[in-house]
Amino acid sequence: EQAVQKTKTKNSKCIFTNFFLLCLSSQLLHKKRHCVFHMDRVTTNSLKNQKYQAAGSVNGSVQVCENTSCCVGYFQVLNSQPVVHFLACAVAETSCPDATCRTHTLLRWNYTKCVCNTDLCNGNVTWMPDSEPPRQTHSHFTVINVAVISTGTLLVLCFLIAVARWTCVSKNKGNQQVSTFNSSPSPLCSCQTTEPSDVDIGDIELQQILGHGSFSTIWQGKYQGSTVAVKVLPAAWKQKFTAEKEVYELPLMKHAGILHFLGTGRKKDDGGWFIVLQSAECGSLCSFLRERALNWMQSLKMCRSLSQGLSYLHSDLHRLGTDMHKPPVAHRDLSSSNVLVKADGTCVLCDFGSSTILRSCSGRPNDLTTVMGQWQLGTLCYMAPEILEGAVNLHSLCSLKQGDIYALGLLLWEIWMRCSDLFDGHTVPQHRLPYESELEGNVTLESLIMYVINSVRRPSIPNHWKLLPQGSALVELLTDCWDFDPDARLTAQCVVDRLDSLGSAVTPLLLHERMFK
Ligand SMILES: Nc1ncnc2c1ncn2[C@@H]1O[C@H](COP(=O)(O)OP(=O)(O)OP(=O)(O)O)[C@@H](O)[C@H]1O
Repeated sequence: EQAVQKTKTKNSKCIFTNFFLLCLSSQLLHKKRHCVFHMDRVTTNSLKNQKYQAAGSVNGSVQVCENTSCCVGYFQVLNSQPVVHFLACAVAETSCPDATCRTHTLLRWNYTKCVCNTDLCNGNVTWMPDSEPPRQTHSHFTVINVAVISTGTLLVLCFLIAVARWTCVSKNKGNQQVSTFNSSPSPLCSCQTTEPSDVDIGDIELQQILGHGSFSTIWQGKYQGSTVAVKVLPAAWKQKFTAEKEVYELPLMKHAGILHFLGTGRKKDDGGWFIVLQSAECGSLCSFLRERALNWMQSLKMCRSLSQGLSYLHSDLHRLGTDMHKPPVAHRDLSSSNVLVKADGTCVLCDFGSSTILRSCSGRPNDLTTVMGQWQLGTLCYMAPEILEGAVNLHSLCSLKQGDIYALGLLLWEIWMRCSDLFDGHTVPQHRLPYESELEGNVTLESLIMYVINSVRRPSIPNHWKLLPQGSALVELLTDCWDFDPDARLTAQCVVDRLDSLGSAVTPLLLHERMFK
């Protein structure tokens, strides 16, 4: 009888404890996230401060988050110690699976970033540099940190984290893996390449120069009866050549939005390297837009093909029934000079010399290959804010893809700024590169940091666009691509979907009626 009584008491205690934990957890579920709020002297005077202030109400050094359950911390590592740059709530919904603010990756200029999902967790950073044994360092906010949280609450938080891990579907999930053809159950090795396609320069008839890049000369040539483009690099640029060849030779790289690759070779006379490519009849997007304006349908065709090409490049594909695998690739140097226009008016991506491939083989699941090394690359005016300020994680393909989306937003803006239907009745402005007008031609790293980061400004969108049918959707698409917060940006596939829904709704007639009657 005593034993039965004991068990009963135990059970009722257990039920009570479970009930208590459940009540507490449901209370916590509705409680808003509290984060440490702090801006250093530099950030206080910038508009970044305003942006993070808007993420929730600030009371002293604590911020109550309005939109997210994530806290962020930016630190500069000085003498192996993280020094606070700023601490706040995350601006937009992001993924923050960790309960504590841990970071191990040093970004440019010794900055590092962490995100976490418990109250005041960003006040206490765990800095574990890759090369050093893990150790814990504390910022001066430790005092106001989780010391007040009881053991019971911690248990509930653990429970919540587990629940969050299972249920959280972040906006950026589409960034991770897109398997168009179907994925096989076990990850395939993505170190495969297609058959090497060596070409003898003697088989190509070089005809005329099509263009010059920073590293190469592009020739028009005849090869096996077809007109081709031949990209010739000096012998010293072997690394750049190998980087580009490696991307083109990945399996399943054939796509309408990616320049077709025909082969590579080495010149006998001066040891130079060459890549044989499909010829894009209308040249670069930059020169194309400089020379002509477009109607709405032409501009939409360009935007669609461009976004589809990028979505394909970013995707992770396994071809059903084969062991062919195309790993995700981040372009990292998108610009209107690195997008070409074909005779049918569609765009193709080219120049993969700065790209990063996410390899998954030989027991190293997430090995990023950037043949040109782990440094910041790209064309200045297309660099995302986090790249400009050196706060991008070069070891995260997701971060690199987000940089591509920022540049994609600028490219869409560049195309639409040459769309006559969007300026019906007015002269279409001349072609301008992003920020060229705003910075009056003085596009330098310093001026871009001031404009893009400190003033949080973007290329000017004509006011009347918002009044057009679908105009708000068009403006929203641009702003969602070049959002200051990388995690809040769209995925390339999402850009394609949004463009599809814009469709042909913006017709010249409708535009004219709406704008000028
Ligand atoms: N297949 C092609 N068909 C037509 N024109 C091309 C082709 N490939 C390149 N071009 C022209 O040559 C220019 C330079 O090409 P590309 O960007 O590949 O060279 P690069 O040396 O890598 O240049 P950078 O790194 O400075 O962008 C392009 O902007 C374009 O005008």
